[in-house]
Amino acid sequence: MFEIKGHDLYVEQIKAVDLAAQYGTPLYVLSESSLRSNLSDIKANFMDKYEQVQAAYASKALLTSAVVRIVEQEGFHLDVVSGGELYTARHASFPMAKIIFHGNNKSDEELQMALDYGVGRIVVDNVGELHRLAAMAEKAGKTAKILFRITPGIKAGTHHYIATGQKDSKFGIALDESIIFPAIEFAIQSKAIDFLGFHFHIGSQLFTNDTHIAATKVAVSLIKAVKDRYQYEIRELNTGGGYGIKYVEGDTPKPAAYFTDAIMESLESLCKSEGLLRPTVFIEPGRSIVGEAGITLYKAGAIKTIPNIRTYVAVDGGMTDNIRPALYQAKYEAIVANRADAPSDETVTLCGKCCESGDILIEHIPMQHIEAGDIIAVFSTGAYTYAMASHYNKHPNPAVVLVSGDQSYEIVKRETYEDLVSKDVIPAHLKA
Ligand SMILES: Cc1ncc(COP(=O)(O)O)c(C=O)c1O
Ligand SMILES: N[C@@H](CCCC[NH3+])C(=O)O
Repeated sequence: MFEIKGHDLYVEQIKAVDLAAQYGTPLYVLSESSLRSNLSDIKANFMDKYEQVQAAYASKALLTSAVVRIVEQEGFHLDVVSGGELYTARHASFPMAKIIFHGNNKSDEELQMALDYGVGRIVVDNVGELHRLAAMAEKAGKTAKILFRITPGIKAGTHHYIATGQKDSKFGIALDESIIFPAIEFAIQSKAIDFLGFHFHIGSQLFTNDTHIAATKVAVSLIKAVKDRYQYEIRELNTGGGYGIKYVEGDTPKPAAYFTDAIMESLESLCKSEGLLRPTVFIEPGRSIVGEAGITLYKAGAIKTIPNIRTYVAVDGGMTDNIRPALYQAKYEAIVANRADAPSDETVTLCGKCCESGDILIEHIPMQHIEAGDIIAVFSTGAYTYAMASHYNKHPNPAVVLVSGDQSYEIVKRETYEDLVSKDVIPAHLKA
């Protein structure tokens, strides 16, 4: 859905430079057909392939009301992780029964919101939350459907900031007997709780399925222990997301089925050998659904050559619209969208315009010759960019544009300077 034709990079049927001219830069651009094809791939190779399975989209990767509509049309559940994400989902008329509500520190207000909205599943992250939720549900005369997020004690091979399955993690309930079993017992006995099962998410941007398989094994042992101790059948197992994507040459992403087939195969054989009913299986990828469906367009500005050292090309965005290089040393690829067919024979460092030396988007990248005013396209920026944007240095957030064939739609408007001060209040004694 991103193609070079002639001198130009196209997003579906529209030239990237035309999008930049129409909507301004920096600009997040999302290809609708690419997004839908990632969703359809999971539908065909997981949802339609196996019985009793469901897929959710992890909305933290990229959440806008239009994206919610697409995800719903494609038959997915939605993972939300805060009151704000939940509110956005409801604002876009997403069915609340298909919401999976996460969060390692849900407030009473957020739990109440989930109960009032009637969300389908609450993934309880700690024992305190379990007790608070049970009391609130009882008071409201409701039954909360829950899963426990467990920490399986599996270390995923990824940047340590996005590894979540190891024992020392802020996420999930530890599997120590003295912690997990009293919680399970409470959940089984509580009238206000319908205890469905377990959830794990071991980490993000993974290229191998071994840690998903290992975590599945841990989950099955727990399911077996619950059956043996309490004669209670676990009905659901949510195996999280984490499927890696291609950011740069050398990344080796696998299709979703590489992960889901392995999970299903190991789960089915383990359940069989343990004499357990196979629970309904959920997955909840985020990055692999939207990551490669998005690019960011910037305009090149200041170009500074330091002889014998390097050339900096500054673009009109940076760490405010993509924090990932600064936060995780994430790598990206880019081209000059209006000279896309030219040879990449100049090595530059693409930097942003924030007042930080660490505001580097891509270091030492071979690119086409760049002049001020050129449009630079950075690839694979659909996930965790707009979602993690900030206003540092009072840069307004860019617009998000959805491209469908030869049509484009501004699905999130560009922020204005007025937006930036719209929440400021000047107390009377400070007024001029
Ligand atoms: C609970 C949970 N589910 C799903 C995801 C989605 O992960 P990814 O975008 O790597 O698929 C995350 C984020 O890492 C998560 O914390
Ligand atoms: N924000 C992270 C991934 C999300 C981790 C959530 N548990 C990234 O950009 O890679």
